[in-house]
Amino acid sequence: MLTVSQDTVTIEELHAHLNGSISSATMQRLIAQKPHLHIQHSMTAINRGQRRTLDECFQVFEVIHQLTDRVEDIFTVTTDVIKEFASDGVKYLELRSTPREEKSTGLTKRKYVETVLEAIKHCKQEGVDVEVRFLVAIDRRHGTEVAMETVKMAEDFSVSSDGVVVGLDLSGDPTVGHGKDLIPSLQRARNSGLKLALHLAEVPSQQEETQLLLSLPPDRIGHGTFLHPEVGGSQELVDTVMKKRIPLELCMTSNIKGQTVSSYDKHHFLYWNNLGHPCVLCTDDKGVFATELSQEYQLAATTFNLSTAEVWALSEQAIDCSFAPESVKQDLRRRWAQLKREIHS
Ligand SMILES: CC(C)=CCNc1ncnc2c1ncn2[C@@H]1O[C@H](COP(=O)(O)O)[C@@H](O)[C@H]1O
Ligand SMILES: [Zn+2]
Repeated sequence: MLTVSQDTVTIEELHAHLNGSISSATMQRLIAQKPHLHIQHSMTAINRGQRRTLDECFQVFEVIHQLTDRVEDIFTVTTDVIKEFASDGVKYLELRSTPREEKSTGLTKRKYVETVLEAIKHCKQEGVDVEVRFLVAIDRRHGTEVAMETVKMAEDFSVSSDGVVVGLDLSGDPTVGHGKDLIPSLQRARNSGLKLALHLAEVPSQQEETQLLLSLPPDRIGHGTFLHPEVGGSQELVDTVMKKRIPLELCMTSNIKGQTVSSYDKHHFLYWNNLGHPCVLCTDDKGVFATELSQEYQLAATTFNLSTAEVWALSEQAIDCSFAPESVKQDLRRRWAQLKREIHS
C-alpha cells in the first residue's frame, strides 16, 4: 500500500476553514501575543485520542476568534495556513472563512476578506507553490439578513479579486437555524455564477432541510454524514445526490473527534465510495483536529484497505470537483501525472 507523505497524492484540499486550520506553531505565537486572554493551547485544539461534543467543538472556534481579531492576525494566519498546506504537498487549496466584524479593533467584514485576499496574493508573489481560491462563508447562526449581505459581498469580490473568490460556503453550528431561511440568498448566489459548497446533513434528523437545500442544487456537499438510510437519512436523498452527481467533501478525523461518526471503519466514505460516487478527502479544521491532508489520505487508505491505484484515483477525482477554471484543472492534472510518474519510477 502507498505510504502517503509529503509531495505525493495530497494535491487538492477543498474543505478547509481558515480559523480551524491554524497550526499549533501559529497558535502558540498568537497566544503569546495576547497573554491577557489567558488562553492555553489545549483550549484551541482537540488532540490525539480526544473527542468532544459538537457543542464543545463550536466553543473552540469562539476561543480561536478571540486570538484572531485584528487585521494583522488574519494576514498572519492566512499566510501560515497556505504555506503549511503547500508543505504537505497541496498544489490547489480552496480556503473558506466567515467575514467577521470586530468593533474593538476596527476590523470590518470587507476588510476581513480584503486581508485574506492580500495574504493569498502575498504567498503567490513569494512563490509558494500552491494555487489558492477563496469561498466566503455564511454562518447559518447569523440568519437571513447577514446571509444576503454576505452573498452581495461575495459577488463584489468575485468581480474584483481576479478570480480568487469563486463561491460560498454554508457552515456554522448545524443545530441552529433552518436552511429554508437561507434559500433566497443561496439562490441569488447561484444565479450570479458563484459556486456553492454547503455543509449538509452533518447531524441527524435534518431530512427536510437537506432535501430543500439539495434542490438548489449545491455544487459540493460538506460531510453529508446522515444522508443514507442506514443512519436515518433516506434513499430519496441518496438518489438525489447521485442523480445530480454532487461531490462529497469528507473529513474523517473531524467527524470522529466531533463524534458524529463512531469509528473510522464506520465512516460514510465506505458507503459512497462503494457506490462510485465522487468523494474528496479533506481536513475541515486541520488545527483544531490536529491533522493534515496527507494524514487523512493515509487514514482512508489504511482504514479501508485501499490500493495505491485507488488512492491515486481519489486525488485525481478531487481535481474534477474543484471550483477552479478548466485551465487550472488541466495544469493540476498534468502535475498529478508527473508526480505519479516520479513516485512510481
Ligand atoms: C464542531 C465540529 C465537529 C466542526 C466541524 N464541522 C464544522 N461544521 C460546521 N461549521 C464549521 C465546522 N468547522 C468549522 N466551521 C465553521 O468555520 C468557522 C471557523 O472558521 P472561520 O472563522 O470561518 O475561518 C466556525 O466558527 C464555523 O462557523
Ligand atoms: Zn466544515
